[in-house]
Amino acid sequence: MGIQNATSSPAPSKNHIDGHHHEVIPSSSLLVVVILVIIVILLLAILLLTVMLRRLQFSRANTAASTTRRIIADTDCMFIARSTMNIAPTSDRGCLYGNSSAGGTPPPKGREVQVQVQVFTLNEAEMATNKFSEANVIGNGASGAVFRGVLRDGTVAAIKMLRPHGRYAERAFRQEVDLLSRLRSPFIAELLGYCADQNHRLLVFEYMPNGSLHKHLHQRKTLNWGARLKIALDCAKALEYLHEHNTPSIIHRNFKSTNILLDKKLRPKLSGFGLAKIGSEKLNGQISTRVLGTTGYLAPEYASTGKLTTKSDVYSYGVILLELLTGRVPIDTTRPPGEHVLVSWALPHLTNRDKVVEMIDPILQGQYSNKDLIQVAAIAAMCVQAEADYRPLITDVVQSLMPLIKNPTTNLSSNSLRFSRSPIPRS
Ligand SMILES: Nc1ncnc2c1ncn2[C@@H]1O[C@H](COP(=O)(O)OP(=O)(O)OP(=O)(O)O)[C@@H](O)[C@H]1O
Repeated sequence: MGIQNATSSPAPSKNHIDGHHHEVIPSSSLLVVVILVIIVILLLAILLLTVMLRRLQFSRANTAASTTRRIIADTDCMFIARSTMNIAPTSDRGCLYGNSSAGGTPPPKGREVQVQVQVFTLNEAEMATNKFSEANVIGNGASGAVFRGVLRDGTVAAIKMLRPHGRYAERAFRQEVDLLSRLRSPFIAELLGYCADQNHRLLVFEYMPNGSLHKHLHQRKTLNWGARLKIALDCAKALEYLHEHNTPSIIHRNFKSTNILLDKKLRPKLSGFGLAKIGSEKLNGQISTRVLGTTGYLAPEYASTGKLTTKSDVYSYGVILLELLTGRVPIDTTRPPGEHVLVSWALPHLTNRDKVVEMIDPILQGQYSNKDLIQVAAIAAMCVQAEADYRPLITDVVQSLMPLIKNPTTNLSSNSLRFSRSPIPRS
């Protein structure tokens, strides 16, 4: 029957070729299949792209973190080395570290302070400074221009745009961000945030409306004796905080009058931490390093051998004291021979009671007592001694200056009062 049926079946159609049987597929079904295949391929491609992008981001983040670790190793920085930060370019405003510490509290020895530092985009910095307009330039340092800017929340800030000098600039930038993110003192200009967008490196600081000590001493020439003494004391406290309240000590390495900024009450804060170094816990805190800094402020042993200690900062501090006393810049080749280098010219005057009055800034006439002048001159003389070991500790300088300040109430919150040591003997 079946055979019959088979033989009686109609003649093979055009779909029966070489004995193979093919179903008829309607063209609409074929279209659906093709579309489905295309959709699957597209989905797979999107998935693959997402995975690849994620991997790329992850490897960038790792590179940034490992660069920071390399820099930390380069700076012999045990203090910093307890954590790393990631400065991968980002468009997020965020925070590197957890809780903000109360302003003015020094970090307890051996413990890390965690401070909020904002991350800004280039766009935000451009908006704050009106696209870095000339009109907003408030300073021009060796490492770049500084702009006044208003941040989104209304805060006025000083935005330092670092020149793209290559590897060293990158290192200084990361060092400054990493260090300042951990330091809080009323005597240090606060880092509000940074921007590492594409090739741009910006540091965002609290704005110091009175500019630098350099400008006040050598251009405006308006600071009176009382203001200069307070500035001298607060600058010593800034160094005391770095040297004595951090373990290992931090050596500023670029202590100079353009890095001392004045707030609206002419109280100073230290800035310019791009060259700062962490002292070694061995070798009396001494480290050997490249000689960097500013001519006229460099301690002689550091300038000639590269051996750096906290006493190098004490020498630079002595030069600042001389600037405050005399109103002269550290190097001035327009002066008569023998007076070009402030330290060499001033030293013989400093220890001579009759001569010391001759070197004082003429605009200070009648503002100081001879007793106070002799005391400050004696401190300056000790700080700029050629022999580093004979220079005082900065904490001793703080203790010696404190009794000279007529209105000490504003200094009651200082570190020095809480970490006092015996003063150096009065001369
Ligand atoms: N936070 C700030 N507030 C107000 N003015 C500032 C601030 N930071 C810097 N300036 C001004 O910009 C000038 C240059 O600052 P910068 O930090 O570049 O100092 P510099 O010591 O001249 O350079 P560098 O540190 O690169 O050697 C300062 O002398 C000061 O007048």
